[in-house]
Amino acid sequence: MSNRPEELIKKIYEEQGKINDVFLTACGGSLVDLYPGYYFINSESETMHSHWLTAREMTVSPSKFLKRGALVILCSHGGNTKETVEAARLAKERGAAIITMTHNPESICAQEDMNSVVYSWEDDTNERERPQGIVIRVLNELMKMQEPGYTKYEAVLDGLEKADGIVRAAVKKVQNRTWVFAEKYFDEPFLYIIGSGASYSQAYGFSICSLQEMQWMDCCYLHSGEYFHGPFECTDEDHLYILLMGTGKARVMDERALTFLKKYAKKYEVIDAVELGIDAIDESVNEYFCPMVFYAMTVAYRTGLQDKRRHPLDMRRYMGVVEY
Ligand SMILES: O=P(O)(O)OC[C@H]1O[C@](O)(CO)[C@@H](O)[C@@H]1O
Repeated sequence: MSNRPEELIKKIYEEQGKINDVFLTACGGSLVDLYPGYYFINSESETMHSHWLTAREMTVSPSKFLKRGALVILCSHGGNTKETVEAARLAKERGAAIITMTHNPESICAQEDMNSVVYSWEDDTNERERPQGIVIRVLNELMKMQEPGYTKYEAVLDGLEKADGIVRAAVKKVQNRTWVFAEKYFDEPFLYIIGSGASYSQAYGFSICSLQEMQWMDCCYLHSGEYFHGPFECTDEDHLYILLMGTGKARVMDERALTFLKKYAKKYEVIDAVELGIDAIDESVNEYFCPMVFYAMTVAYRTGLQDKRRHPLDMRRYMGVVEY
């Protein structure tokens, strides 16, 4: 059973009353998509605290704030991931409200008591109907209901209308660059992916899902601010960096990383959301939409690598193959 996100959060708000804590939890790629919502609440809310954590961590070490007055947003693409299902059950037991997103209408996460939003995941699915868009839709409504001083509601709605067009244009724009990147770097022994703000999630996802899981490439993700607190000592002309440059207040950290890379590195790829058109969305909120653009970039770059490296994106040796 699927719910409309806006109606679901209204129903929850009527039942629960004031929300004090928003938890966002899942595993892997689904967890990545929840981070912008965490960042949004952390930046915008005057009445709520947000928490972003792995589903397993939520159950092995539950927060004292996981109780009535908490909203837990979960995502599981396949809908049956054990850790995520257990996190949803624990949240309900503790009296928290849950919203569960899944692509699989037959899954545990789509059952009636899961308050599910079943999303489509086709090439032409609009960004506002994908998990990152659904989370922002839910939280934008929640902010409007709970915080009379919230002024960004309309700007976010406008962003949700524009995001899909921006993402599609950006994918066309970088197509050639992804091929050139793959030609140059297909055999690279190690990569660093750097980002910050809401887009830090996409540095994480680019690394753990697109390159480690799907290409078996050694790499790690870095926060642009943290780059200067240790990792920059590895910088030289041999190491390869991909820098995701977002917008908003966090951008200064990405700019600082770029300045350093220009001076001391030789191999770096800059993916800049501004150059890719994100500023068509109001600047007060466009940072929350950069991760949609960056996710599409990870797909474009990993596809370029797949083709050049002849390593299918779907090939696994452990995940879903052996016991773990
Ligand atoms: O979104 P689901 O179905 O819970 O699956 C999570 C799994 O899928 C991935 O996101 C992608 O394969 C993994 O990172 C993770 O183990």
